[in-house]
Amino acid sequence: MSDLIHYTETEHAITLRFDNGKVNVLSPAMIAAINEALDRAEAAPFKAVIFTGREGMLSGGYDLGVMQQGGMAAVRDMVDAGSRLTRRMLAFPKPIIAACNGHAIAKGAFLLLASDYRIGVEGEYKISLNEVAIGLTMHHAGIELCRGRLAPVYFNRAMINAEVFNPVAAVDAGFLDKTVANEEALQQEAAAMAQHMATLNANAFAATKVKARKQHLDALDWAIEEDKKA
Ligand SMILES: C/C=C/C(=O)SCCNC(=O)CCNC(=O)[C@H](O)C(C)(C)COP(=O)(O)OP(=O)(O)OC[C@H]1O[C@@H](n2cnc3c(N)ncnc32)[C@H](O)[C@@H]1OP(=O)(O)O
Repeated sequence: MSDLIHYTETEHAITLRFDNGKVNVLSPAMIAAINEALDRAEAAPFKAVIFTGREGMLSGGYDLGVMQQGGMAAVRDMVDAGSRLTRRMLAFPKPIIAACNGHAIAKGAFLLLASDYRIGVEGEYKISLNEVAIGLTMHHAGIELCRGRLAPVYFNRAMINAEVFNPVAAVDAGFLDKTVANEEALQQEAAAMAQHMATLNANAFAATKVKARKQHLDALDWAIEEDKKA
C-alpha cells in the first residue's frame, strides 16, 4: 500500500486518510494509490469507505506541477485518471463517506461531489472550484459532476463564478451534507454514519446507487470521452 494513504479497517468502516505531508495533491501517484485502496476495499466485506485528509487539508486538487510543466499528454492522462476515479466513486458498490477536515480545492472538491455522504468540520478553510479563477476552462467531466451533485442554484455560482465557500455555506451549495464542530466530532459522525450504512443490504445498496445515477453516469462516460479529444 502506498505511503500517500493510511488504510485502516474497523468493524464498520475502511478509512483512507490522505496524507502526503503537504496539500494532498491529486498527482498521478495519489490517484493510483486511491484506486489501489479502493480495489482492496472492494474485495472486503460490505462496509463504508471513509475518505479523509489530515487536519486542515483534504486536497489542493490536481498537481499543479504536472498541470503547468508536465506537457499536454501528461495533463490529459492525469485528468482522465482523475475523472475515471470520481466516476468509479459514484458507482462504487460500497458507501463512500467523505470526512472533510480542511481545504478541498478543484479536484479536491470533486472528491466531495463524488461521495455518498459528506461531513465537514467547521473552520476557516476553503471549498472551491477555482478552475476559472486560475485560467482553466472547466472540462466536460467537471461540468457533469457539478450538474449531477450541486444544488441547482449553485451550479453557476460554484463553477462559472468560482465562488469560495466556507464549510457551512458549502452545505447549501451541495458540497457537504452537514458540518460538525471539531475534528473529534467529525471522526465520530463519520463512524456513526458508517455504522448505519453497514446495516444496509449490500446488493440493494449497490444496485440502487447505479440505478439512481444512471443518467449521471452516462453523462460522465460521454464527458470523459469528449475530454480526451480536447
Ligand atoms: C478539474 C480540476 C482542476 C484542478 O484540480 S487544478 C488544481 C487547482 N488547485 C489549485 O489551484 C491549488 C490552490 N491552492 C490553494 O488554494 C492553497 O495552496 C491551499 C488552500 C490548498 C493550501 O493553502 P495553504 O495551507 O496556505 O498552503 P500554501 O502555502 O498555499 O501551499 C503550500 C504548498 O503547496 C503548494 N501547492 C498548493 N496546491 C498545490 C497543487 N494543487 N499542486 C501543487 N502544489 C500545490 C504551494 O505551491 C506551496 O508550495 P511551496 O511550499 O513550495 O511554496
